[in-house]
Amino acid sequence: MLGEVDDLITLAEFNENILVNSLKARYRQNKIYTYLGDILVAVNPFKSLGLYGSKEQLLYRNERRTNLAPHIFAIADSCYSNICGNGPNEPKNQCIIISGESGAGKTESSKLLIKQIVHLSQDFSPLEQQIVQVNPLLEAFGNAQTVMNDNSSRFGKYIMLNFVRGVMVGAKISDYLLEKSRIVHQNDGEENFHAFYYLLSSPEMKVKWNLKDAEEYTYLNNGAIFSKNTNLMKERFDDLKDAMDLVGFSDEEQELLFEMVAGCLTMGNIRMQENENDEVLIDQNSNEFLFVANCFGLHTDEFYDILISNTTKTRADTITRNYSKKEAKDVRDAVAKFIYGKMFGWVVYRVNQSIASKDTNSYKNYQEIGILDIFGFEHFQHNSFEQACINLANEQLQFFFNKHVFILEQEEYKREGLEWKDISYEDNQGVLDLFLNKTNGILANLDETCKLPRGNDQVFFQSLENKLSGNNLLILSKRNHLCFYIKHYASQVEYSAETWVEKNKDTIPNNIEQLLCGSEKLLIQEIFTVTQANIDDDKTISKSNFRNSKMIAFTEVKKRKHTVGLQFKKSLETLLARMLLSQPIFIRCIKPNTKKISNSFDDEFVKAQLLYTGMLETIKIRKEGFAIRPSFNEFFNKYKVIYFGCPMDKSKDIREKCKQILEFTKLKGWKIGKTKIFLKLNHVDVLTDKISNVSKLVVKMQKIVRGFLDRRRVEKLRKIAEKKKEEIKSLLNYTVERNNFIMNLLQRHVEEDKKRNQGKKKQEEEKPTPLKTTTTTNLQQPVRMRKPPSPPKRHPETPVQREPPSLKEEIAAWFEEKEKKKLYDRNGSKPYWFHGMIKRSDSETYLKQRKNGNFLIRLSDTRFNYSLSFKTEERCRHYIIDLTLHGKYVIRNEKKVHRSLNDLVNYYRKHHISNWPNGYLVD
Ligand SMILES: Nc1ncnc2c1ncn2[C@@H]1O[C@H](COP(=O)(O)OP(=O)(O)OP(=O)(O)O)[C@@H](O)[C@H]1O
Repeated sequence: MLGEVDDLITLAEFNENILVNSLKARYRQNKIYTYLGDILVAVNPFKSLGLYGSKEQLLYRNERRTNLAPHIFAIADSCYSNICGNGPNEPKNQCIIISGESGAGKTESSKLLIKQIVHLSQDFSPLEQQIVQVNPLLEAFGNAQTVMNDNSSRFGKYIMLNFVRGVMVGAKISDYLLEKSRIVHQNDGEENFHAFYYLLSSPEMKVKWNLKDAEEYTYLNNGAIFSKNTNLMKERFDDLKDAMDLVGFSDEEQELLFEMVAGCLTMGNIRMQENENDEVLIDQNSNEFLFVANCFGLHTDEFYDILISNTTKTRADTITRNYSKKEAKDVRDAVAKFIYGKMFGWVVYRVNQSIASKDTNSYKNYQEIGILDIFGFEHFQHNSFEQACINLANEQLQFFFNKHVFILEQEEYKREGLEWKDISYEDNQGVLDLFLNKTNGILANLDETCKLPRGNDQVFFQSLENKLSGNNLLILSKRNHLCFYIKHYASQVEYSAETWVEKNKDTIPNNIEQLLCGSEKLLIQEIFTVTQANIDDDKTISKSNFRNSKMIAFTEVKKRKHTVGLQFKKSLETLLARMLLSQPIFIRCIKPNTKKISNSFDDEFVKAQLLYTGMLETIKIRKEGFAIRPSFNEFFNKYKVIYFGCPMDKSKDIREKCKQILEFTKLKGWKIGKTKIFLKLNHVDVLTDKISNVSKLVVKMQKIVRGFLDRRRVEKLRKIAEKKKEEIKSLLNYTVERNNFIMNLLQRHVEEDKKRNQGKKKQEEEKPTPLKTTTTTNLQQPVRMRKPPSPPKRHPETPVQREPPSLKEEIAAWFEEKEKKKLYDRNGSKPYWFHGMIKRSDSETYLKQRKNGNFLIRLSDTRFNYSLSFKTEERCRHYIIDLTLHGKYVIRNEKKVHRSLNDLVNYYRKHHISNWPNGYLVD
């Protein structure tokens, strides 16, 4: 089709319309991925295209990009190759930056990348299974339906996967700015976090905690809930519990988390009234109040005091002031937001504990692939402080993209002495300054306002007017109260300054943190202690420390808290610094329409996204520029083999040697700088092919040389063998002769003896009778048998030395003690499907050796495995059953976790295993 290309830089001509038409033509054929040089453009299909099965996983493994259709798996493959050192550069940390509007497909892309990277690492360890489950787990607590996306991430995340020589050894997640205000309020047509709806879909949970229907909860009564499909929610809730099992949350932890969700939900329903003095009244005996206090293990009187009054201590006095009903509602909402936020922080902390590298000392030099998936650019009807932070993060990413693709690259061309005509781009530094300038930026003004005793939204708005009214990127509305506009790189957004001061301060009622840190429930104490420590100092407190001493909790919480804006700014700085140390790879997600539907491509909407992300300029720089820029050393070490067999002038310097190699390849369009080689993406493909041709040649030559050497060796051996044969033959001849000689000699001796004896006998007969004596020849002497040596006598006190038990005996003993009772029924009969254990490995002794390396990895949580057999008419397959960290059962690579083996078997009587729909359980 005209203008429809796999790589946009191959378009002979391009402008925004050609670009849109090209993407549209591909979209209609379900080709959602298109390259732009080394960048991937992904258009959200809003439907399943069956593009991510095991067939595709195998296809995009170690394959040249140009041989296959563009695909997100190819990006995973090139990242993985780069950290393994199979790319043109030395192994370098990679970071994949996924950007796009809310609902453009960033989170789905990040999950697909992880899926493929796990496949490429192919270690099949429990760690990999855990990492695949992390996204769905966090989504339950941190995603929600918005008007832009039914599964919108309301927090940002950077997932870091660590590898040692290509094997995944651990991972870490950093989370950014959960949108806590959603817990107590959602805009029209939007919902609260998924976890609330999951909880209410479960009849058991509802009975257990006496929960009501969704529409009766203040925090959910925004209307959208009524359209919820309860069965779907229930299914997702089951999936969430399975994911938590696999990641390593214990039953106790899971139960507490759901109880906390129920507690936050019920908090909104604590009824409040007012007395004649306009002071709030709360019924301390109401079910809601008691339930919330009990959920969090709080002393009811202390909790009551926090909700109805504010106590301040001066040196001389303690002053208590009762809240009005409105103030008390704000306090209640603040407590709910605080608790949910801490709980989310703890979930991330626990996930990190589970997936962290277990043996960090052994892995001093590990490689990292980072995947950044932050909330997409947002532009609602009503935009507040959260949207400003989200859009600021997107501005930062756009800046990073500009810096990497335009600024650094063009600077490098000049520095290296290449002839280069500057390509201009839309610089968004101005908007970043507008937000981040230390003296008069929006965030600095907001922080200043927060410090003022009477600082409020009006004061903040006024400060913008005073200090920034000359900035042409900010427009302050004259007509609408507290309203202002910011010209973002993506579009102009209208913000309301209402509630900014409160949200930035994120004030929590006095003493609530201390109260929670001293909760009667140990796990609640941990949640509020550990996450506080992380936020303050990025340090962790071990469980044992914390359980032994409540003091830590109280010393930690006393630390001064930063404003939300400042915290966010700092975390973005840390993130950018980390990303700058890695080699970035960009994925640009495009949303084809605003209605979130499939088969609909809105030309103008897509065009706007292409323009504001600077796609036209990017094509230009990728067309004229050089995506691959190895240093002379890197290039020479990698590609010198291409020159194999040709004379290389050793006196030449490395630059000349690299040039010689490049000229030898007959490639066109490369450039050579002062310290680096400048290549296009297709050059690398050709060079890689040449290496593989040389490798084939080398193998062929090795074959010939080895054949020659072997033949020579065989000839030599043959001669030696013949000589030996001769020697043996002559030795044999000699032996036969010698034996004959000895036999003859013996024969002669025997005959002579016989004669002599006969002569003696004759003489004796003639003599008088002599004394009785016995004479025998040596030959007649009988053979005397030696008695076998008797065993040494054991000392009566020496203990019997037993052989250590064999592996088989050890497994049998373990099985008898631990597993048999779980498996066998009351009559002692074993289930029909049980064929025995197939493998045993434990943390201390089981070491896994990588085929291509000589290092060892400790698998810390692999224990005993059973196998289960499935079959069709033709064949039978065995699947390994793993035990999770908390003693549940799961078939390896399946998501469903089971409490007992019998549960598992019963489940698979009704359900097929996911990768073999025709297989059924063997009876
Ligand atoms: N590759 C894909 N194949 C099929 N459907 C997809 C794909 N990518 C995205 N989708 C659909 O689009 C929806 C939105 O995608 P996703 O949640 O990844 O967006 P996002 O960019 O992360 O949005 P936000 O910034 O709001 O979190 C998904 O729930 C899914 O239904």
